[in-house]
Amino acid sequence: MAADKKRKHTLASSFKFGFEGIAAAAVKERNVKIHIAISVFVILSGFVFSISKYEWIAIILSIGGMISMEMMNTAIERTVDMYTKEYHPLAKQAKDIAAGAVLVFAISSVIIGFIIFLPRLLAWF
Ligand SMILES: Nc1ncnc2c1ncn2[C@@H]1O[C@H](COP(=O)(O)OP(=O)(O)OP(=O)(O)O)[C@@H](O)[C@H]1O
Repeated sequence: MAADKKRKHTLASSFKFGFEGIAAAAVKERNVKIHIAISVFVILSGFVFSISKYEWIAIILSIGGMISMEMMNTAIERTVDMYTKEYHPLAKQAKDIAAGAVLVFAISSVIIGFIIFLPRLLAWF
């Protein structure tokens, strides 16, 4: 029966699979690499401008959400590609909607970045 065949994994192995996923995305996905590079820059800027605790919370949520969103987009792309290499309108919708989700999060992250850093940058010059 299907339920009997279902494999059980320990919590430790589930974490291991998760870390393997992070490593695969960080090594293979250009967009994830770009997000990691931008995140390092934003974190350094946070220290340079001594941002507040609540601003750090907004930045951490934005960075974590952005990288997670990009990884989900990659997972959807991989799943669609595994299912079909042929043109299919639903494959296009799946990929475009996933890409749109990344874009929505990216726009809100950029707005958060502007709210936090723009006044400080303006005060600097
Ligand atoms: N099987 C398919 N059927 C229909 N349209 C597709 C299919 N595969 C891809 N597309 C269209 O082509 C676009 C680009 O697809 P692709 O798989 O190269 O993703 P991408 O967004 O360029 O990926 P990456 O994030 O790796 O740059 C998709 O957003 C989608 O509109």
